[in-house]
Amino acid sequence: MSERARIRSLAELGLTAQHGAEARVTGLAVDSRDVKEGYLFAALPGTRVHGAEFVGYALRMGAKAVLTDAEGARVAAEELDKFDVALVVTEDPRGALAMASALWFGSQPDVMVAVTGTNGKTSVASFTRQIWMAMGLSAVNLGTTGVEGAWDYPLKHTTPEPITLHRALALAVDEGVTHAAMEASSHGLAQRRLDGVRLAAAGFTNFTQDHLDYHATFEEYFAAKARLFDQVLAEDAPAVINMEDPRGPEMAAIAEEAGHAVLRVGHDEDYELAIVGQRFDATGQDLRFLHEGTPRQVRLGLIGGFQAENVMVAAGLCIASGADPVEVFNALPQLTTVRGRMQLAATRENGAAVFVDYAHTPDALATALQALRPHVMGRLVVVYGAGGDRDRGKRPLMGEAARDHADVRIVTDDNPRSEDPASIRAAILQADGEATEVGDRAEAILRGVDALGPGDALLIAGKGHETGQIVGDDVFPFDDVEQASVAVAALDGQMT
Ligand SMILES: CC(=O)N[C@H]1[C@@H](OP(=O)(O)OP(=O)(O)OC[C@H]2O[C@@H](n3ccc(=O)[nH]c3=O)[C@H](O)[C@@H]2O)O[C@H](CO)[C@@H](O)[C@@H]1O[C@H](C)C(=O)N[C@@H](C)C(=O)N[C@H](CCC(=O)O)C(=O)O
Ligand SMILES: Nc1ncnc2c1ncn2[C@@H]1O[C@H](COP(=O)(O)OP(=O)(O)OP(=O)(O)O)[C@@H](O)[C@H]1O
Ligand SMILES: N[C@H](CCC[C@H](N)C(=O)O)C(=O)O
Ligand SMILES: [Mg+2]
Repeated sequence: MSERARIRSLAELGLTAQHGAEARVTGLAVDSRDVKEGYLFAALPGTRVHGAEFVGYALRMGAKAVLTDAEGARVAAEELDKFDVALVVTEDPRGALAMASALWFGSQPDVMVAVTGTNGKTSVASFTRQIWMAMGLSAVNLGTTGVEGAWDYPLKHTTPEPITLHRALALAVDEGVTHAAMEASSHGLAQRRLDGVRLAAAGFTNFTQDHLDYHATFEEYFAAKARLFDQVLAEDAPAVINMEDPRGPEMAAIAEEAGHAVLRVGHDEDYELAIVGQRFDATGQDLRFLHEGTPRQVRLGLIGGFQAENVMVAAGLCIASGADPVEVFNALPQLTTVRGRMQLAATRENGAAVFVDYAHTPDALATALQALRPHVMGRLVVVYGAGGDRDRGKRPLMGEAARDHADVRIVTDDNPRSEDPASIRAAILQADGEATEVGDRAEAILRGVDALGPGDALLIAGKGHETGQIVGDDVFPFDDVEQASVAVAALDGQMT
């Protein structure tokens, strides 16, 4: 796919400029610093500043068209007057950019599904892709961990802005990818980033507190997630809903109201995919479930009861988007854990296990700890913290979750970003006063591993697959999985 060779008119991109002006554009940019000769610059209202502030710069870089809202047109009026430029003004420039990006790049995998929810998106997207691949299909998942599967490609965001998203999808098609499962973050949904994606089905995992730094209220956050079902998903496409979440039935009602068939996942025998039995052991679980009333049993090499819900949502998405249910269920024993999600990172000589998990919300931390219990005979130790420049309200709630569900707790640093790490720890310690405070994450992990006796387990929570620690503007190499091995080697005298 040669982006450079392509030139499209505004009409071909579904855009209409003021006064009937037409322009042929050579590319799209959402950041003025990315504009090149002939580009369309989308000047979007931002959280910090209106993109229209940068219209002058974009025009000097050669932009031939500007897409913005009424306020943007007002802000940039003076600059716009100085250039011969096609101006597109719409109430919803983010939505228009999403559609224009889809048309610009022109292709997306034949079968695409999306999953939203506070926790479990990456896991469900990966499981969906793994099922498709086990069925012999060329598939990828796309989100927090980049594009993975039949084709790999790095991404900076869980749901990238539409230009990056559609570039990735078109490149995937060029690589022969026919199936893609993507994560729909609440930011992505609120900012219309995936409105141009053609979805065959969409899924919902759960809804709990996170991102209240961005969304004004809990309900606004829920409404952002609901957009996937009441606005993004095409009417004839099914929704797969985890009914075990307290907000699941409400999301199912929203989906039904919007005309979608709903495939329900949960523990009630009436649901289309019903979990009716789980037996846990040190390496995974046996799962018994009903598919439209027919019983089945599979072995999952996955730790944590909630992973069965994620697996069922993934299986539901594959079925809802056209896969044969029997082929889907036959693939389940092959599923492997997603990097940094309940991942067995190291084992001590005395048999004690060290797990790394990405739990960085109160609910995820409580869920991860509770999920480990049935796999562990002894005490549960946790090393955890909270990220800086993110929802402050969740810090004491994470403290409560650890206090209530772990026997031994060590509070440490996550990614402090621009904040004072000691004050983040203090906010957590307010709720978990008996925890030990060890700011240095490597030392905290060493102390956690040192505390393990036979039958105990350690959960290192918060950073999962991340390979760096963000302190101020610096990113220092740091990998929880690696540190777990280093700590075990240091204490037991060998690498695991
Ligand atoms: C908070 C947030 O979502 N911000 C997104 C938003 O930018 P903004 O509204 O903050 O932008 P701003 O700084 O006010 O600037 C306004 C506009 O001016 C433009 N600009 C700015 C400077 C300049 O020199 N020239 C220029 O053109 C910006 O590109 C932007 O379009 O719109 C931009 C363009 O679409 C996004 O790139 C940007 O994502 C930033 C990078 C970001 O960090 N987002 C994170 C929080 C995010 O989206 N995370 C989610 C959720 C992850 C999860 O679930 O945990 C994700 O999907 O990754
Ligand atoms: N179904 C679930 N219910 C509750 N907690 C879960 C569930 N699935 C995963 N988690 C917890 O959430 C953490 C993050 O999981 P995952 O990366 O799959 O979620 P995500 O929604 O993609 O997160 P992000 O918004 O950061 O991209 C896991 O490490 C686990 O602790
Ligand atoms: N996508 C999430 C990841 C958080 C990961 C955690 N390690 C942190 O830094 O808070 C966010 O940006 O809120
Ligand atoms: Mg994710």
